[in-house]
Amino acid sequence: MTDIVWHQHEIDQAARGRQKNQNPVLLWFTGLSGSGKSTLAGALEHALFEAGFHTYLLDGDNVRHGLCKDLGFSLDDRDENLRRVGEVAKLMVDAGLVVLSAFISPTRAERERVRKLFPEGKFIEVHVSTPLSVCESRDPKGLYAKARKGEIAHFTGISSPYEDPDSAELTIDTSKGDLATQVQALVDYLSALQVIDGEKMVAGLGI
Ligand SMILES: Nc1ncnc2c1ncn2[C@@H]1O[C@H](COP(=O)(O)OS(=O)(=O)O)[C@@H](OP(=O)(O)O)[C@H]1O
Ligand SMILES: Nc1ncnc2c1ncn2[C@@H]1O[C@H](COP(=O)(O)OP(=O)(O)O)[C@@H](O)[C@H]1O
Repeated sequence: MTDIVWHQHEIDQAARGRQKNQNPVLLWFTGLSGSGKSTLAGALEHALFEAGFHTYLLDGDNVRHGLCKDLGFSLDDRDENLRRVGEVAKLMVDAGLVVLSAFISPTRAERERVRKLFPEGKFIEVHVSTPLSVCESRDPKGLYAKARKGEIAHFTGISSPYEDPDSAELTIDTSKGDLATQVQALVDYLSALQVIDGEKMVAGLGI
């Protein structure tokens, strides 16, 4: 790597963010399968998009159809999945976007590795802390039932670990309260950090 030198381009992240009237960040949703990561991230993205902000949502199920389709669910493969996603998210934040990601990201070490790619304040960890019992009762894809029968190996929460974050910026349990209130809490957080101008948010959040 010593023969490769970083090229500092003239248009930087701050300039791209200014052009979009926002402060680019990565919102990293982590939690068990069925905890509500995609729903929460999708509803937040919808509300931000409706208000004219520039966003992109990276979702585990979708990324595994393309960029990471060669990877499975061993701990090594999950590490590589999240390494790639972290690097892609970094490029997208650099492009001036408010990036949302929804990956189980089961270990603290993986999440801390992604956090370290960003300056302080640019990586916002959202722990979707819905209990395993609720996720399992929802089972929208029937995966928990298959995992209990031993038909899926290394299933998070059943036969593969999930480590709760101890330094998440926000924690949301989707078995309590309603989606609009949860999205409002995220919007309030982003407004307080001046990631977005909260005054621009549409009443009712478009949910
Ligand atoms: N073994 C096993 N364990 C957990 N999840 C599994 C597994 N096999 C398939 N799936 C489906 O894959 C989705 C999780 O992919 P991720 O890329 O988010 O996982 S990880 O962050 O690399 O751990 C996950 O999606 P979500 O339910 O949206 O979380 C599952 O639908
Ligand atoms: N905020 C919420 N409040 C109530 N139920 C929710 C909420 N978010 C998701 N759910 C329920 O949980 C199921 C799984 O949500 P999903 O977003 O697909 O989870 P994940 O992306 O973490 O796997 C959904 O089908 C829905 O029934």
